[in-house]
Amino acid sequence: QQVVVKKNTQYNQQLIDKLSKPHQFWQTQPMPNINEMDKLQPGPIQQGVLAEVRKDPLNLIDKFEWFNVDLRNDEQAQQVYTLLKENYVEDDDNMFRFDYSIDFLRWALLPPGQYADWLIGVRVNQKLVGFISGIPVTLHIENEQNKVKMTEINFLCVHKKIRANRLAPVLIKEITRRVHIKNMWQAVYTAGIVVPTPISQTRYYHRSLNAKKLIEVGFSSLSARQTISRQQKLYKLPEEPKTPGLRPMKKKDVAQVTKLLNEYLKNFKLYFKYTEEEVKHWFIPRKDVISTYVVEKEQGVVTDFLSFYNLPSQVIKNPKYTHLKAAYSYYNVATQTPIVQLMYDALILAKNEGYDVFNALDIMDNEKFLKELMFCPGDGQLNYYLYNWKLESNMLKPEEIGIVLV
Ligand SMILES: CNCCCN(C)c1ncc(F)c(N2CC(C(=O)NCc3cnc4ccccn34)C2)n1
Repeated sequence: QQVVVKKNTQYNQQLIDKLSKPHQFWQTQPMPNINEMDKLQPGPIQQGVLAEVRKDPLNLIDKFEWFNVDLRNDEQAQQVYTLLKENYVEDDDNMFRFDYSIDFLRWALLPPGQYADWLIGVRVNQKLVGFISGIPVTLHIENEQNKVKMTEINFLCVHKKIRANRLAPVLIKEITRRVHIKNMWQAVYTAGIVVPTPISQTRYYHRSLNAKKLIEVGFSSLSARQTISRQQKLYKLPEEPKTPGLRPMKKKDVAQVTKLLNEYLKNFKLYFKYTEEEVKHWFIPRKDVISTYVVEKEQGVVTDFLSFYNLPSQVIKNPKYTHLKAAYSYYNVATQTPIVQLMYDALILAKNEGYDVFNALDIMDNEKFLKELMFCPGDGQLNYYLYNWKLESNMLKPEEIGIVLV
Protein backbone atom coordinates (compact mmCIF):
# COMPACT_ATOMS: atom_id res chain seq x y z
CA GLN A 1 0.00 0.00 0.00
CA GLN A 2 2.83 2.33 1.08
CA VAL A 3 4.65 1.85 -2.28
CA VAL A 4 1.51 2.54 -4.32
CA VAL A 5 0.88 5.75 -2.41
CA LYS A 6 4.51 6.85 -2.92
CA LYS A 7 4.37 6.01 -6.64
CA ASN A 8 1.12 7.92 -7.06
CA THR A 9 2.36 11.02 -5.23
CA GLN A 10 5.57 10.90 -7.31
CA TYR A 11 3.52 10.59 -10.49
CA ASN A 12 1.06 13.27 -9.43
CA GLN A 13 3.97 15.59 -8.60
CA GLN A 14 5.39 15.07 -12.10
CA LEU A 15 1.95 15.82 -13.52
CA ILE A 16 1.68 19.01 -11.44
CA ASP A 17 5.18 20.04 -12.58
CA LYS A 18 4.24 19.40 -16.17
CA LEU A 19 1.03 21.39 -16.01
CA SER A 20 2.33 24.23 -13.86
CA LYS A 21 5.56 24.87 -15.82
CA PRO A 22 4.80 23.89 -19.42
CA HIS A 23 7.88 23.50 -21.62
CA GLN A 24 10.10 23.58 -18.51
CA PHE A 25 12.87 22.12 -20.69
CA TRP A 26 12.31 24.34 -23.72
CA GLN A 27 12.45 27.55 -21.64
CA THR A 28 16.10 26.66 -20.95
CA GLN A 29 16.94 26.41 -24.67
CA PRO A 30 18.05 29.16 -27.13
CA MET A 31 14.67 29.50 -28.80
CA PRO A 32 13.10 32.96 -29.17
CA ASN A 33 10.06 33.29 -26.90
CA ILE A 34 7.20 35.62 -27.62
CA ASN A 35 8.41 38.78 -25.92
CA GLU A 36 12.02 38.42 -27.18
CA MET A 37 10.82 38.25 -30.78
CA ASP A 38 11.33 41.92 -31.59
CA LYS A 39 14.50 42.41 -29.48
CA LEU A 40 16.71 39.62 -30.91
CA GLN A 41 18.96 40.30 -33.93
CA PRO A 42 18.47 37.89 -36.85
CA GLY A 43 21.03 35.06 -36.77
CA PRO A 44 22.44 32.87 -33.96
CA ILE A 45 20.82 33.52 -30.59
CA GLN A 46 23.75 32.16 -28.54
CA GLN A 47 27.36 32.28 -29.74
CA GLY A 48 28.81 28.78 -29.24
CA VAL A 49 32.28 28.39 -27.71
CA LEU A 50 33.94 25.12 -28.77
CA ALA A 51 36.36 25.06 -25.80
CA GLU A 52 33.42 25.13 -23.37
CA VAL A 53 31.66 22.08 -24.86
CA ARG A 54 31.52 19.21 -22.41
CA LYS A 55 33.76 16.38 -23.68
CA ASP A 56 32.01 13.46 -21.98
CA PRO A 57 28.43 12.20 -22.43
CA LEU A 58 25.69 13.42 -20.09
CA ASN A 59 24.90 11.32 -17.04
CA LEU A 60 22.13 8.77 -17.33
CA ILE A 61 20.03 7.25 -14.56
CA ASP A 62 21.63 4.00 -13.37
CA LYS A 63 21.26 0.89 -15.59
CA PHE A 64 20.71 3.20 -18.63
CA GLU A 65 23.69 3.43 -20.99
CA TRP A 66 24.54 5.36 -24.18
CA PHE A 67 24.94 3.36 -27.36
CA ASN A 68 26.04 4.52 -30.84
CA VAL A 69 23.78 2.74 -33.32
CA ASP A 70 25.42 1.30 -36.43
CA LEU A 71 22.46 1.09 -38.83
CA ARG A 72 24.54 -0.98 -41.26
CA ASN A 73 24.52 -3.76 -38.68
CA ASP A 74 21.35 -5.82 -39.22
CA GLU A 75 20.82 -6.61 -35.56
CA GLN A 76 21.15 -2.98 -34.45
CA ALA A 77 18.99 -1.77 -37.35
CA GLN A 78 16.35 -4.28 -36.30
CA GLN A 79 16.44 -2.90 -32.72
CA VAL A 80 15.84 0.68 -33.95
CA TYR A 81 13.13 -0.52 -36.34
CA THR A 82 11.28 -2.34 -33.54
CA LEU A 83 11.58 0.53 -31.05
CA LEU A 84 10.05 2.95 -33.60
CA LYS A 85 7.45 0.49 -34.86
CA GLU A 86 6.13 0.01 -31.33
CA ASN A 87 6.73 3.45 -29.75
CA TYR A 88 6.98 6.23 -32.39
CA VAL A 89 4.42 8.85 -33.53
CA GLU A 90 0.73 7.94 -33.45
CA ASP A 91 -2.29 9.97 -34.54
CA ASP A 92 -4.37 11.67 -31.83
CA ASP A 93 -6.85 8.80 -31.72
CA ASN A 94 -4.12 6.13 -31.46
CA MET A 95 -5.46 4.36 -34.56
CA PHE A 96 -2.21 4.54 -36.58
CA ARG A 97 1.50 4.44 -35.85
CA PHE A 98 4.35 5.03 -38.31
CA ASP A 99 6.16 1.92 -39.45
CA TYR A 100 9.43 3.20 -40.97
CA SER A 101 11.22 0.24 -42.61
CA ILE A 102 14.90 -0.65 -42.08
CA ASP A 103 15.71 0.23 -45.69
CA PHE A 104 13.95 3.57 -45.19
CA LEU A 105 15.92 4.29 -41.99
CA ARG A 106 19.20 3.51 -43.76
CA TRP A 107 18.20 5.93 -46.57
CA ALA A 108 17.12 8.65 -44.13
CA LEU A 109 20.00 8.32 -41.64
CA LEU A 110 23.08 7.28 -43.64
CA PRO A 111 23.49 10.19 -46.08
CA PRO A 112 26.90 11.36 -47.36
CA GLY A 113 28.99 12.89 -44.55
CA GLN A 114 27.08 11.19 -41.71
CA TYR A 115 28.85 10.99 -38.27
CA ALA A 116 29.10 7.65 -36.42
CA ASP A 117 28.01 9.17 -33.09
CA TRP A 118 24.93 11.07 -34.36
CA LEU A 119 22.64 8.00 -34.24
CA ILE A 120 22.21 7.79 -30.47
CA GLY A 121 20.59 4.92 -28.59
CA VAL A 122 19.93 4.39 -24.89
CA ARG A 123 19.90 0.78 -23.68
CA VAL A 124 18.85 -0.96 -20.51
CA ASN A 125 20.49 -4.42 -20.23
CA GLN A 126 21.05 -4.64 -24.00
CA LYS A 127 17.48 -3.55 -24.85
CA LEU A 128 17.05 -0.31 -26.84
CA VAL A 129 14.67 2.03 -24.96
CA GLY A 130 15.48 5.41 -26.48
CA PHE A 131 16.74 6.89 -29.74
CA ILE A 132 17.44 10.22 -31.43
CA SER A 133 19.13 10.95 -34.80
CA GLY A 134 21.01 13.81 -36.42
CA ILE A 135 22.30 14.16 -39.98
CA PRO A 136 24.63 16.92 -41.27
CA VAL A 137 22.99 19.48 -43.57
CA THR A 138 23.82 22.93 -44.95
CA LEU A 139 20.67 25.03 -44.62
CA HIS A 140 20.16 28.26 -46.56
CA ILE A 141 18.15 30.61 -44.37
CA GLU A 142 16.27 33.55 -45.92
CA ASN A 143 19.06 34.54 -48.31
CA GLU A 144 22.17 33.27 -50.06
CA GLN A 145 24.51 34.72 -47.38
CA ASN A 146 23.16 32.49 -44.59
CA LYS A 147 24.56 29.07 -45.54
CA VAL A 148 24.61 27.40 -42.14
CA LYS A 149 26.19 23.99 -41.48
CA MET A 150 23.93 22.33 -38.92
CA THR A 151 22.15 19.15 -37.97
CA GLU A 152 18.71 17.89 -38.97
CA ILE A 153 17.17 16.14 -35.96
CA ASN A 154 14.61 13.37 -36.29
CA PHE A 155 13.25 10.12 -34.82
CA LEU A 156 13.24 11.17 -31.15
CA CYS A 157 11.63 8.18 -29.48
CA VAL A 158 11.35 6.88 -25.89
CA HIS A 159 9.83 3.48 -25.14
CA LYS A 160 6.23 3.78 -23.92
CA LYS A 161 7.04 1.89 -20.72
CA ILE A 162 9.67 4.41 -19.53
CA ARG A 163 8.05 7.73 -20.41
CA ALA A 164 7.96 10.48 -17.69
CA ASN A 165 11.55 9.60 -16.77
CA ARG A 166 12.61 12.86 -18.42
CA LEU A 167 14.75 10.82 -20.85
CA ALA A 168 13.72 12.87 -23.92
CA PRO A 169 15.37 16.12 -22.69
CA VAL A 170 18.55 14.13 -21.91
CA LEU A 171 18.57 12.67 -25.46
CA ILE A 172 18.13 16.17 -26.89
CA LYS A 173 20.92 17.60 -24.69
CA GLU A 174 23.28 14.74 -25.62
CA ILE A 175 22.83 15.09 -29.37
CA THR A 176 23.17 18.88 -28.94
CA ARG A 177 26.52 18.26 -27.18
CA ARG A 178 27.72 15.96 -29.97
CA VAL A 179 26.73 18.51 -32.61
CA HIS A 180 28.50 21.32 -30.67
CA ILE A 181 31.67 19.19 -30.57
CA LYS A 182 31.61 19.36 -34.39
CA ASN A 183 31.49 23.17 -34.03
CA MET A 184 27.90 23.33 -35.30
CA TRP A 185 25.42 25.44 -33.33
CA GLN A 186 22.07 25.21 -35.11
CA ALA A 187 19.50 22.49 -35.78
CA VAL A 188 16.37 22.05 -37.90
CA TYR A 189 13.54 19.67 -36.99
CA THR A 190 9.77 19.21 -37.25
CA ALA A 191 7.09 17.94 -34.91
CA GLY A 192 3.37 17.41 -34.93
CA ILE A 193 3.21 19.09 -31.49
CA VAL A 194 3.76 22.78 -30.66
CA VAL A 195 6.71 23.58 -28.36
CA PRO A 196 8.63 26.93 -28.30
CA THR A 197 8.86 28.27 -31.03
CA PRO A 198 7.73 27.18 -34.51
CA ILE A 199 9.17 29.07 -37.48
CA SER A 200 6.33 27.76 -39.64
CA GLN A 201 3.09 25.83 -39.14
CA THR A 202 2.26 23.66 -42.13
CA ARG A 203 -0.67 21.36 -42.81
CA TYR A 204 -0.97 17.87 -44.25
CA TYR A 205 -3.25 17.21 -47.22
CA HIS A 206 -4.35 13.78 -48.32
CA ARG A 207 -5.42 12.51 -51.74
CA SER A 208 -7.39 9.27 -51.65
CA LEU A 209 -6.10 6.52 -53.98
CA ASN A 210 -7.96 3.55 -52.46
CA ALA A 211 -11.16 5.12 -51.12
CA LYS A 212 -12.70 1.85 -49.92
CA LYS A 213 -9.69 0.86 -47.77
CA LEU A 214 -9.31 4.38 -46.30
CA ILE A 215 -12.89 4.18 -45.08
CA GLU A 216 -12.46 0.61 -43.78
CA VAL A 217 -9.37 1.53 -41.73
CA GLY A 218 -10.99 4.71 -40.40
CA PHE A 219 -8.61 7.13 -42.13
CA SER A 220 -11.54 8.67 -44.04
CA SER A 221 -15.20 8.78 -43.06
CA LEU A 222 -18.36 8.99 -45.13
CA SER A 223 -20.79 11.89 -44.66
CA ALA A 224 -24.54 11.21 -44.86
CA ARG A 225 -24.81 11.79 -48.59
CA GLN A 226 -21.65 9.86 -49.55
CA THR A 227 -21.38 6.16 -50.43
CA ILE A 228 -18.26 4.03 -50.90
CA SER A 229 -18.92 3.52 -54.63
CA ARG A 230 -19.50 7.28 -55.10
CA GLN A 231 -16.15 7.92 -53.41
CA GLN A 232 -14.41 5.32 -55.58
CA LYS A 233 -15.75 6.96 -58.74
CA LEU A 234 -14.84 10.43 -57.51
CA TYR A 235 -11.18 9.49 -56.90
CA LYS A 236 -10.77 7.13 -59.87
CA LEU A 237 -7.51 7.61 -61.84
CA PRO A 238 -6.43 6.62 -65.38
CA GLU A 239 -4.35 3.47 -65.75
CA GLU A 240 -1.27 5.23 -67.14
CA PRO A 241 0.44 8.65 -66.63
CA LYS A 242 -0.18 11.34 -69.22
CA THR A 243 3.19 13.09 -69.63
CA PRO A 244 5.23 11.82 -72.59
CA GLY A 245 8.81 10.87 -71.67
CA LEU A 246 7.98 10.20 -67.98
CA ARG A 247 10.21 7.38 -66.66
CA PRO A 248 12.00 6.25 -63.47
CA MET A 249 15.12 8.29 -62.70
CA LYS A 250 18.47 6.63 -63.43
CA LYS A 251 22.09 7.39 -62.43
CA LYS A 252 22.66 9.14 -65.79
CA ASP A 253 20.05 11.78 -64.80
CA VAL A 254 21.88 12.89 -61.62
CA ALA A 255 23.63 15.92 -63.13
CA GLN A 256 20.46 17.34 -64.74
CA VAL A 257 18.27 16.62 -61.69
CA THR A 258 20.84 18.36 -59.44
CA LYS A 259 20.72 21.50 -61.60
CA LEU A 260 16.90 21.50 -61.79
CA LEU A 261 16.54 20.98 -58.03
CA ASN A 262 19.10 23.59 -56.89
CA GLU A 263 17.68 26.17 -59.31
CA TYR A 264 14.10 25.52 -58.13
CA LEU A 265 14.88 25.61 -54.39
CA LYS A 266 16.30 29.15 -54.63
CA ASN A 267 12.66 30.32 -54.72
CA PHE A 268 12.24 29.54 -51.03
CA LYS A 269 13.41 31.03 -47.73
CA LEU A 270 14.52 27.70 -46.26
CA TYR A 271 16.26 25.17 -48.49
CA PHE A 272 19.22 22.79 -48.86
CA LYS A 273 21.73 23.02 -51.68
CA TYR A 274 22.47 19.55 -53.08
CA THR A 275 25.74 18.14 -54.45
CA GLU A 276 25.45 15.46 -57.15
CA GLU A 277 26.50 12.88 -54.57
CA GLU A 278 23.61 14.00 -52.32
CA VAL A 279 21.13 13.89 -55.22
CA LYS A 280 22.30 10.36 -55.93
CA HIS A 281 21.65 9.39 -52.31
CA TRP A 282 18.28 11.13 -51.88
CA PHE A 283 16.69 10.59 -55.32
CA ILE A 284 17.94 7.43 -57.08
CA PRO A 285 14.93 5.08 -56.73
CA ARG A 286 15.06 2.54 -53.88
CA LYS A 287 12.34 -0.11 -53.82
CA ASP A 288 9.71 0.57 -51.12
CA VAL A 289 11.62 3.67 -49.98
CA ILE A 290 11.90 6.48 -52.58
CA SER A 291 10.38 6.75 -56.08
CA THR A 292 11.66 9.40 -58.49
CA TYR A 293 10.46 9.90 -62.08
CA VAL A 294 11.94 12.29 -64.65
CA VAL A 295 10.41 13.78 -67.81
CA GLU A 296 12.91 13.24 -70.64
CA LYS A 297 12.38 15.26 -73.82
CA GLU A 298 14.26 14.83 -77.17
CA GLN A 299 18.07 14.44 -77.04
CA GLY A 300 17.84 13.25 -73.41
CA VAL A 301 16.99 16.67 -71.96
CA VAL A 302 15.31 16.31 -68.53
CA THR A 303 12.83 19.16 -67.95
CA ASP A 304 10.90 18.03 -64.84
CA PHE A 305 10.89 15.42 -62.08
CA LEU A 306 8.60 14.17 -59.32
CA SER A 307 9.39 12.13 -56.20
CA PHE A 308 7.56 10.56 -53.27
CA TYR A 309 8.66 8.41 -50.31
CA ASN A 310 7.07 5.34 -48.76
CA LEU A 311 5.96 5.66 -45.12
CA PRO A 312 3.42 3.00 -44.14
CA SER A 313 1.43 3.25 -40.93
CA GLN A 314 0.53 0.30 -38.81
CA VAL A 315 -3.26 0.17 -38.33
CA ILE A 316 -3.33 -0.55 -34.63
CA LYS A 317 -6.59 -2.47 -34.37
CA ASN A 318 -8.37 -3.55 -37.54
CA PRO A 319 -9.78 -6.97 -38.42
CA LYS A 320 -8.92 -6.71 -42.11
CA TYR A 321 -5.78 -4.56 -42.54
CA THR A 322 -2.46 -4.34 -40.68
CA HIS A 323 -1.11 -1.35 -42.64
CA LEU A 324 -2.07 1.87 -44.41
CA LYS A 325 0.20 2.37 -47.43
CA ALA A 326 1.01 6.08 -47.66
CA ALA A 327 3.13 7.88 -50.25
CA TYR A 328 4.47 11.26 -49.15
CA SER A 329 5.26 13.97 -51.69
CA TYR A 330 9.01 14.68 -51.56
CA TYR A 331 10.47 17.22 -54.09
CA ASN A 332 8.79 18.02 -57.42
CA VAL A 333 10.22 20.37 -60.05
CA ALA A 334 8.07 21.34 -63.04
CA THR A 335 9.81 23.66 -65.53
CA GLN A 336 7.98 22.63 -68.74
CA THR A 337 5.17 20.26 -67.65
CA PRO A 338 2.31 22.03 -65.81
CA ILE A 339 2.68 21.21 -62.07
CA VAL A 340 -0.95 19.98 -61.90
CA GLN A 341 -0.32 17.51 -64.74
CA LEU A 342 3.01 16.37 -63.23
CA MET A 343 1.38 15.71 -59.84
CA TYR A 344 -1.64 14.05 -61.45
CA ASP A 345 0.88 11.61 -62.93
CA ALA A 346 2.45 11.22 -59.47
CA LEU A 347 -0.98 10.11 -58.15
CA ILE A 348 -1.34 7.60 -61.00
CA LEU A 349 2.18 6.22 -60.44
CA ALA A 350 1.60 5.95 -56.67
CA LYS A 351 -1.74 4.21 -57.22
CA ASN A 352 -0.03 1.74 -59.59
CA GLU A 353 2.72 1.14 -56.97
CA GLY A 354 -0.03 0.02 -54.56
CA TYR A 355 -0.46 3.09 -52.29
CA ASP A 356 -3.75 3.81 -50.53
CA VAL A 357 -3.21 7.55 -50.00
CA PHE A 358 -0.88 10.29 -51.26
CA ASN A 359 0.10 12.87 -48.59
CA ALA A 360 1.53 16.33 -49.16
CA LEU A 361 2.25 19.35 -46.99
CA ASP A 362 1.10 22.82 -48.08
CA ILE A 363 4.77 23.89 -48.50
CA MET A 364 6.71 24.94 -51.64
CA ASP A 365 4.29 25.24 -54.62
CA ASN A 366 2.03 22.45 -53.40
CA GLU A 367 -0.91 24.84 -52.99
CA LYS A 368 -1.00 25.01 -56.81
CA PHE A 369 -2.16 21.42 -57.15
CA LEU A 370 -3.74 20.43 -53.81
CA LYS A 371 -7.26 21.68 -54.52
CA GLU A 372 -7.41 20.85 -58.23
CA LEU A 373 -6.25 17.25 -57.63
CA MET A 374 -8.82 16.76 -54.85
CA PHE A 375 -6.49 16.63 -51.80
CA CYS A 376 -8.36 17.07 -48.50
CA PRO A 377 -6.83 18.93 -45.55
CA GLY A 378 -5.90 16.51 -42.76
CA ASP A 379 -6.00 17.01 -39.01
CA GLY A 380 -2.22 16.75 -38.92
CA GLN A 381 -0.21 19.91 -38.52
CA LEU A 382 3.57 19.80 -38.96
CA ASN A 383 5.55 22.55 -37.26
CA TYR A 384 9.06 23.48 -38.43
CA TYR A 385 11.70 24.51 -35.87
CA LEU A 386 15.12 26.16 -36.03
CA TYR A 387 17.29 25.77 -32.91
CA ASN A 388 19.47 28.76 -31.91
CA TRP A 389 18.55 31.00 -34.85
CA LYS A 390 16.40 34.16 -34.96
CA LEU A 391 14.79 34.70 -38.35
CA GLU A 392 14.42 38.18 -39.91
CA SER A 393 10.69 37.51 -40.21
CA ASN A 394 9.09 35.97 -37.12
CA MET A 395 7.31 33.20 -38.98
CA LEU A 396 7.65 31.80 -42.50
CA LYS A 397 4.58 31.04 -44.59
CA PRO A 398 4.29 27.37 -45.61
CA GLU A 399 4.94 28.32 -49.25
CA GLU A 400 8.31 29.80 -48.18
CA ILE A 401 9.48 26.40 -46.83
CA GLY A 402 11.66 24.48 -49.29
CA ILE A 403 12.67 21.49 -47.14
CA VAL A 404 10.95 18.15 -46.55
CA LEU A 405 11.93 16.12 -43.47
CA VAL A 406 10.95 12.43 -43.68
C1 LIG B 1 9.70 14.46 -39.59
N1 LIG B 1 8.57 13.55 -39.71
C2 LIG B 1 7.40 14.15 -40.34
C3 LIG B 1 6.64 13.16 -41.18
C4 LIG B 1 5.64 12.28 -40.43
N2 LIG B 1 5.26 12.79 -39.10
C5 LIG B 1 6.13 12.57 -37.99
C6 LIG B 1 4.00 13.34 -38.85
N3 LIG B 1 3.89 14.13 -37.77
C7 LIG B 1 2.70 14.67 -37.51
C8 LIG B 1 1.60 14.40 -38.33
F1 LIG B 1 0.40 14.92 -38.06
C9 LIG B 1 1.78 13.57 -39.43
N4 LIG B 1 0.75 13.29 -40.26
C10 LIG B 1 0.76 12.61 -41.49
C11 LIG B 1 -0.77 12.90 -41.58
C12 LIG B 1 -1.55 11.63 -41.43
O1 LIG B 1 -1.44 10.77 -42.28
N5 LIG B 1 -2.30 11.49 -40.30
C13 LIG B 1 -3.00 10.24 -40.03
C14 LIG B 1 -1.96 9.22 -39.71
C15 LIG B 1 -1.77 8.04 -40.34
N6 LIG B 1 -0.72 7.43 -39.78
C16 LIG B 1 -0.23 8.22 -38.82
C17 LIG B 1 0.86 8.03 -37.96
C18 LIG B 1 1.18 9.05 -37.06
C19 LIG B 1 0.43 10.23 -37.04
C20 LIG B 1 -0.68 10.38 -37.89
N7 LIG B 1 -0.98 9.37 -38.76
C21 LIG B 1 -0.60 13.70 -40.29
N8 LIG B 1 2.98 13.05 -39.71
